[in-house]
Amino acid sequence: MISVTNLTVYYRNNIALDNISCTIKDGDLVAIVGPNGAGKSTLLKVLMKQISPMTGKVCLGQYSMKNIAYLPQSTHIDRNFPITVEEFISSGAWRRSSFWRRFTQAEYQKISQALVTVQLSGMEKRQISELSGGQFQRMLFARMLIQDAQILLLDEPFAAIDAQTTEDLMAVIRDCQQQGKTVVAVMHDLSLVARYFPEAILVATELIANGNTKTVLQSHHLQQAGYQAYLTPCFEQINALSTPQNVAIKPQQECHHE
Ligand SMILES: Nc1ncnc2c1ncn2[C@@H]1O[C@H](COP(=O)(O)OP(=O)(O)OP(=O)(O)O)[C@@H](O)[C@H]1O
Repeated sequence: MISVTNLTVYYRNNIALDNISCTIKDGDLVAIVGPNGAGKSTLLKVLMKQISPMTGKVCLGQYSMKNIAYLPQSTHIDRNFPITVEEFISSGAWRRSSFWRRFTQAEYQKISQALVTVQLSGMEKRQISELSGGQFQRMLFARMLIQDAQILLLDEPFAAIDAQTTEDLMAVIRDCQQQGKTVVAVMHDLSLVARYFPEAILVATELIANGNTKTVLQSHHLQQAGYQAYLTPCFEQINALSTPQNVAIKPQQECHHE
């Protein structure tokens, strides 16, 4: 279990997270939600120890940092860097290999399998600068997959990508959870959260609510977090919009809230 206790984070004089406490059980699929500037990415960065809190602590339970894989926001990566898709994905295996050691056949097989999973087979020799936005995101997922990590932290994995890529990559996430991995994703699209994430953490510098998504996404919580009611439907409205007759998804892919 990941436990976050009394976490407070400042950037110089500005508070980003104020006394946050929550827990994430092993094997959970959790969305971190909240309006712009709420501290979602900061929380993720503290979980992966990229940022040190002013007070409070994070405990990874039975796991350590080497069990964490991180999928950054794609806008934080230089897409013009001269590197092939295969080379980029192989950087996910750096803990098992090193820059000067040749990759084993098993590593190449892992990369090849990851490319199949994200539907990028045949693109291994392409330069990353030649990929579309959706293909680039699929490649980031492939790099995350070959890390073989038990905890996956994803920062806005579906920002600015098309519906088909979102559905495909959401299926990859759900497969990871079914393999027993813990998945924590910063999400903006609350309808995706309602459909696919059984657990959620709602932050607005402070913790507003966490636990079962149906409870977390109640309208009074969303308003307390600073969402405009007319722009943000609550869980019941989202769920009504997401019934199979209105949305082209397979019913068995949805998560069923208690
Ligand atoms: N490197 C930084 N230096 C100073 N302030 C920062 C830094 N990074 C984030 N902040 C501030 O901390 C607060 C939380 O930022 P964070 O990126 O965690 O929010 P977020 O919820 O992920 O936002 P968004 O949804 O807009 O991406 C914001 O007010 C932001 O301006």
